Amino acid sequence: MSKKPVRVAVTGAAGQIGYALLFRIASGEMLGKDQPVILQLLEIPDEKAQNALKGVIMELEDCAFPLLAGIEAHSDPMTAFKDTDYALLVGARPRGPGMERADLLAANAQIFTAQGKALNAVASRNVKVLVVGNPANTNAYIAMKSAPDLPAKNFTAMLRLDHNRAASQLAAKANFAVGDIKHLTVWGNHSPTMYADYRFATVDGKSVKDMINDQVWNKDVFLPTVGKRGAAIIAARGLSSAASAANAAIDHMRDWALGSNGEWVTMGVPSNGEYGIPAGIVFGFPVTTANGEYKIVEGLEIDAFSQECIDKTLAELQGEQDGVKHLL
Ligand SMILES: NC(=O)c1ccc[n+]([C@@H]2O[C@H](COP(=O)([O-])OP(=O)(O)OC[C@H]3O[C@@H](n4cnc5c(N)ncnc54)[C@H](O)[C@@H]3O)[C@@H](O)[C@H]2O)c1
Ligand SMILES: O=C(O)C[C@H](O)C(=O)O
Repeated sequence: MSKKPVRVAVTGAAGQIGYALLFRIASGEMLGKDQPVILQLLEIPDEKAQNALKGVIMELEDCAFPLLAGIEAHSDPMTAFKDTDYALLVGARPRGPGMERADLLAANAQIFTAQGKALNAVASRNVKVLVVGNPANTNAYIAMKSAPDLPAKNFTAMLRLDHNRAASQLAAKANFAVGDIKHLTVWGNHSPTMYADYRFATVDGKSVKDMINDQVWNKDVFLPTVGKRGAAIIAARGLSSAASAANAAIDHMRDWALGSNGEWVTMGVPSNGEYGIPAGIVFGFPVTTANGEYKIVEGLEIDAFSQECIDKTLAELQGEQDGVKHLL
């Protein structure tokens, strides 16, 4: 018997990440090749954006995806999130000319309080939320705080792009197949302060740290390369990463929904106090996933250099989250 369709809401659906994301969700790459989906697409109530969304929907129809059980276009989160099982919050206000970080935080605080409230009011009580729109961790925190009737643990931020970028850099450096790396993680904020940590990573049971054995490369090449990869892509493409971001969103949601088979993946999730991160801060952690739940990997040793990196990214996040407190 075929499965009942699930509802997947995507905001910013006519944007560049949306364009790289929707077709893959509709083809079953996110939730499985046997799982029908209904797409609930949200764009701003602006003629140009709504027209662009219509065009994307025409293309989705023209793919004749067997798993696509319905497509809806919305301009209001209160209708877009109705009964939704999965919500990918991609649409966000980009930084404009002359805009300070605080202005960006405030503009996004409005979007993510409204969307958090709408999820709280109308989404499935088990909705799984992934925030992609930047600043992703703080936007997830805002949405979570605005949805007090939903489990806080269901609000997550995307660190998977950083995780995948780190895996790829390590594979190139130590000459192994990128798919073979295990036990890699990225701590903290989706920003240049994130701390990609390969101290526990292995390939075929061998330590990646031992294979590389170069702390200067770690500090001066690897961490800045991964941390500033988004900016490097903007400089090269004239546009921010979209296909790789969409791919990371698919990886994040697929692993959360279908399980990581014991493997570590990185998710930005609200802390319960693990590793000294204050409760409620949405922080990148190593997690394993099974049966639709994630579990933070606990008990890892944090050496002095790692602690310094974790403290730095935490301080940045606390600054962001303090900056929006009065708006929540
Ligand atoms: N977490 C990550 O790893 C990561 C990676 C890449 C990009 N991003 C971020 O993802 C976001 C989207 O990137 P993009 O390249 O698709 O941008 P884009 O500008 O191409 O598209 C964003 C879309 O969101 C829409 N939008 C804006 N506010 C909205 C709202 N309140 N409700 C619904 N839709 C809204 C816009 O109309 C636009 O169509 C940006 O904030 C970007 O910085 C995050
Ligand atoms: O860096 C950016 O502004 C875009 C995105 O967050 C990225 O990491 O590619």
